[in-house]
Amino acid sequence: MASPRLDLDGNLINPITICMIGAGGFIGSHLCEKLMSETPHKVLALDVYNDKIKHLLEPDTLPWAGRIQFHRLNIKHDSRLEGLIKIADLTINLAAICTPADYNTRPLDTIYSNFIDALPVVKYCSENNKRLIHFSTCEVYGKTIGSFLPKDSALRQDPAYYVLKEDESPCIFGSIEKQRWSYACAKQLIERLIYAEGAENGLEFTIVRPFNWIGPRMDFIPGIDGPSEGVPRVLACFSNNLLRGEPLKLVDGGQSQRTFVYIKDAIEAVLLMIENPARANGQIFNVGNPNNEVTVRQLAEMMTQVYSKVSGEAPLEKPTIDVSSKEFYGEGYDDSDKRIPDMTIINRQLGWNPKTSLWDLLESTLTYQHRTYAEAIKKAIAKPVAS
Ligand SMILES: NC(=O)c1ccc[n+]([C@@H]2O[C@H](COP(=O)([O-])OP(=O)(O)OC[C@H]3O[C@@H](n4cnc5c(N)ncnc54)[C@H](O)[C@@H]3O)[C@@H](O)[C@H]2O)c1
Ligand SMILES: O=c1ccn([C@@H]2O[C@H](COP(=O)(O)OP(=O)(O)O[C@H]3OC[C@](O)(CO)[C@H]3O)[C@@H](O)[C@H]2O)c(=O)[nH]1
Repeated sequence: MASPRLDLDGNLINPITICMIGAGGFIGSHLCEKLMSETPHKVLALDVYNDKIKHLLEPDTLPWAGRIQFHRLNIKHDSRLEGLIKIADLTINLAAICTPADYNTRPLDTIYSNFIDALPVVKYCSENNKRLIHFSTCEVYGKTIGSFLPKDSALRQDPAYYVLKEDESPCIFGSIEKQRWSYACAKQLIERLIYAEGAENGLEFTIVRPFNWIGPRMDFIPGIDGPSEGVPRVLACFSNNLLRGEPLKLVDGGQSQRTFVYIKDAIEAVLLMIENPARANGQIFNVGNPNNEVTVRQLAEMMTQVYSKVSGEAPLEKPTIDVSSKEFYGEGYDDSDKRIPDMTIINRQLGWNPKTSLWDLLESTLTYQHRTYAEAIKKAIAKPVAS
C-alpha cells in the first residue's frame, strides 16, 4: 500500500476535488498529469478543448479512471460553472488568452478573457467559501526600473533595479496606445480584485506569477496543430522554424532577456501550493528559475545547437534573421526588458527551488518537438499547394 501523503508540516493530506478551469492547456495538461499519477485528488477538468489531456481521459482502464472528468465548456457563458465550483474544494483558474501576438491585435478579447471572464470565478469562490488558486503572470511587473536609467549607468548592474519582488516591485507599463500591455493590465486588475476579496470578504486565495514556463505541449505548431498564420510564444515559434529548416526570427535584435523554467519543476511548486493551504493562502508567488537567464538571441543560438543534436541535422549557415516588432507583431507591440524573479517568498513558504538547467530542459523539450512534429512537417512541405 502507498504511504500516506504528508504536507510540509507533517499533517496527513486528505484527498480533495479540484475544479480546474483551462485544464486542457499547456500548464493544465501537466498539472492534470501530475495529480493523476502522484496524488489521490479528483479533477473536474473544464476547457473548450481536450486534445492535450486526451491521454489522461481514455481508455477507462487507466489507473486513475474515475478521478478525472472532462467538462467541455466556455466560462464566458455556461451556467454549469457555479455548480462545478460548488462541488469542488479548490478552484484553479488557468483560462486565458496568453499569447503576446494577441495582446496588441485583439486587445478587447485579451481584456475580456483575462479580467471580465475571470470575475464570476472569483465571485463564486468568494460567495461559496471556496479556495482559489489564480494564474496571473510575471508580465504584471512590466518593465524594470533599471530600463529607464541611462544605458551606461552603473546602477543597471544593481539587483535593486531589476530583480522582481512580489511585495515591493512596482508595475510599470507603457502608454495606452502600446496595446501590448492590455494583458498585463487586465491580469493586474484581477489580482487586485482577488486580493481585495481576501481582505474584505475572507476569500482564501493564492496568486501564481509564472515566469516563462516552457516544455512539451506548449502552444501549437502553425499549420500542423494550429492556424498557419498563428503566432505562438517563442518556444513554439523557434521550434517551428527549426522543424522547417528556416532561420529563427529575432524581434528587434533579440535583446530582451527572459528566465525560463522547466514546466515539470514549476508543476512541483503548484502541487506544494495545492497541498499546503496554510502556507499558500493569502500569498502571491513568483514561480521561475533565476539561474536560467538568457537574451532571446542566446536562446535562439542554444535551441539551434540543441536541435541539431537531437535531430542529427546540421544547423543552417545563417541560423537567425532580424525582424522588427512592427513587422512581426504589428502596431502597439512593446516588450518587457528583463525578468528575474525574486525567490524569497516561495522559498520561505514552500521551500521550493527549480532544478533543471536551460540546456537540459531544451534537450528534453526539443526531443519531444522533433518526435511529435518532424514527420508531419515533412509531409506538409512535400504536399503540392492546391492551385
Ligand atoms: N506558460 C507560461 O509560462 C505562463 C506565463 C505567465 C502566465 N501564464 C498564465 O497561466 C495560465 C495558463 O497558461 P498556459 O500557458 O497553460 O496557456 P494555454 O493557452 O495553453 O492554456 C489556457 C487554457 O485555457 C482555456 N480557455 C481559455 N479561455 C477559456 C474559456 N473562456 N473557457 C474555457 N476554457 C478557456 C484554453 O482553451 C486553454 O486550453 C494563463 O492564465 C496564463 O496567463 C502562463
Ligand atoms: O519568433 C519569435 C517570438 C518571440 N520573440 C521574442 O521573444 C521574447 C519572448 O516571447 P514570448 O515567449 O512569446 O512571450 P513573452 O515572454 O514576451 O510573454 C509571455 O510571458 C509570460 C506570458 O504571460 C504567458 O506566457 C506571456 O505574456 C519576446 O521578447 C519576443 O519579442 C522573438 O524574438 N521571436
